[in-house]
Amino acid sequence: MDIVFIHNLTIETTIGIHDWEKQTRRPIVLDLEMASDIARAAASDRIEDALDYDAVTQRLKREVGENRSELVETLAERCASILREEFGIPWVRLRLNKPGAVGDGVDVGILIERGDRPTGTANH
Ligand SMILES: Nc1nc2c(c(=O)[nH]1)N=C([C@H](O)[C@@H](O)CO)CN2
Repeated sequence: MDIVFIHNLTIETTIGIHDWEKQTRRPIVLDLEMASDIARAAASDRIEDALDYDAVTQRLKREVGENRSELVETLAERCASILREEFGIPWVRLRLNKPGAVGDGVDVGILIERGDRPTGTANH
């Protein structure tokens, strides 16, 4: 099993526990590793046989950009559920960074894995 990745996907959203955070938008940054057997796509050279990272990107931009949350945990779980339920991805590692949340230049957030990591998945 192979990995399709999307790194540094920056999306503006409304996220936070404080009232002032609920009045503004700020960027969050997603790093995704998604298990995908690329053999069929590599053999056919057809996007229909691939995990289309553009489709994943557009879907997450819509979900994150059009909704609000308080905790990074909530948003991370929602994104992981979309990947597994709508795109049929068996395993995903998702890092959600809320840059600057505790101070300039400091990264904070959450790293979750969902699903059963298939054996032989490329280390990443
Ligand atoms: N585990 C978490 N801790 C905190 C979160 C969060 O989403 N998960 N959020 C905040 C505030 O919104 C902070 O980001 C801004 O002051 C604090 N702790």
